[in-house]
Amino acid sequence: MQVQKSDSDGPYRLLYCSGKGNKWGVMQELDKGVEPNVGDYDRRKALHLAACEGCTEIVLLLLEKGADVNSTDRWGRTPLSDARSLGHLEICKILEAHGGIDPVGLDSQTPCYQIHYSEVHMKGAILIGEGAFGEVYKVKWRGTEVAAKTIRSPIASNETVRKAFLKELAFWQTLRHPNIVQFLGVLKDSDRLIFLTEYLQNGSLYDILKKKGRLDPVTAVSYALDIARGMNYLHHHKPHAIIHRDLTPRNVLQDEAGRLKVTDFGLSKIAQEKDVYGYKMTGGTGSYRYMAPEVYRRESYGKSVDVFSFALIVHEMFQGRPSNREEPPEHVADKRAYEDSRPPLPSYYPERIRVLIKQCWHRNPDVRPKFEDIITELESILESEKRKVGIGFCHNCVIL
Ligand SMILES: Nc1ncnc2c1ncn2[C@@H]1O[C@H](COP(=O)(O)OP(=O)(O)OP(=O)(O)O)[C@@H](O)[C@H]1O
Repeated sequence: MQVQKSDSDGPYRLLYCSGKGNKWGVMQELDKGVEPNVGDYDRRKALHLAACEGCTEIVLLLLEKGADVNSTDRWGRTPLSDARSLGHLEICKILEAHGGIDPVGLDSQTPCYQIHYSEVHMKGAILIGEGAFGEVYKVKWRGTEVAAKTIRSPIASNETVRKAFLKELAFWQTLRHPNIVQFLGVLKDSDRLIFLTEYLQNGSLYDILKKKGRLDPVTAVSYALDIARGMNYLHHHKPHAIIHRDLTPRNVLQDEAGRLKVTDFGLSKIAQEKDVYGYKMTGGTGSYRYMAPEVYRRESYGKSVDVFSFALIVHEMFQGRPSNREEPPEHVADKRAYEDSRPPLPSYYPERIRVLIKQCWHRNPDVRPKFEDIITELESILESEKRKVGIGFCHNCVIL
């Protein structure tokens, strides 16, 4: 079992506070002796996160405390690359004044970072999955394994849809968060539409649950926290919140460090426009199982549709498989929307998780909590579940 460190632990808190603009928290961590250049698994440092989120005060503080202005993340981006692509001009000036450079050199006029076809070894591509839009391959780009997502030609050859896709991808390109799958660029000189994202070798949460079944509470709550943090970032995106609309276990991937990352946000919106553009999605996406009642009823909806889907994912992690697996997904969504039916919550679910799930899948979208409140509650639940494991462990030791 892989138990993750929480953001309240050591260096992770410095990163978390830096991205949140929490100056007091950053000072507290630095005063404790946390090194300003510690990075997460993607080698993203506090300065990257502060530059990304436009936290000018934190950028100044970190530079003053010795943060490396040109530290690069796993994709070769410096804090200046991030500040530039997100249009934080004041921060760009500060970083440049400290000797900051931008090796990626993304042209802000180019909607999507273009990767030349010859840079990618498509011949050695290994098929890793297939979704509604097309196949996903593992390929090598500049010596790194990445995922190449291909968009089927009936979709990609439609100019209107292609533009809509590129617009969504350009949007995705601006996002940087440890719990969001990193977009890398679109392949240039390709008659198909192919884009690259980071490759997550452990596959999706769907694969994990299929293999392992029910997760122990500490792992399930750690995973839930990862998803909630990624979603909270999307919901707080400026100037417009990003609603995922298709949050499912298949759209949550795991990196080799065990961290979960959310992917494919926004793309489902294009898929829903199939009637307008005259193409048909292939295969069942399974999304009906996670669909909020108001979406199914075609009412107006907001961010809380993602909270509803989140509740079902958390439920599934404790149960080990989707509820009503035998029933067609559309029937399940129909019963949820018109009969207020919800999966059972047996007594082995920790009491506080049961309460949280019930709030999150509440029929009234306004009553569902926001991800920031969910994170606070999950952090506290995680601490208490860890304490329980600690006690259980000693008990077992005595038995042995
Ligand atoms: N970045 C990635 N790294 C590793 N595996 C991936 C990556 N992206 C996708 N996959 C794998 O490929 C499969 C297909 O992904 P894709 O996003 O195309 O469809 P999906 O999310 O499964 O379904 P849908 O398109 O209906 O939402 C995923 O289930 C996952 O196993």
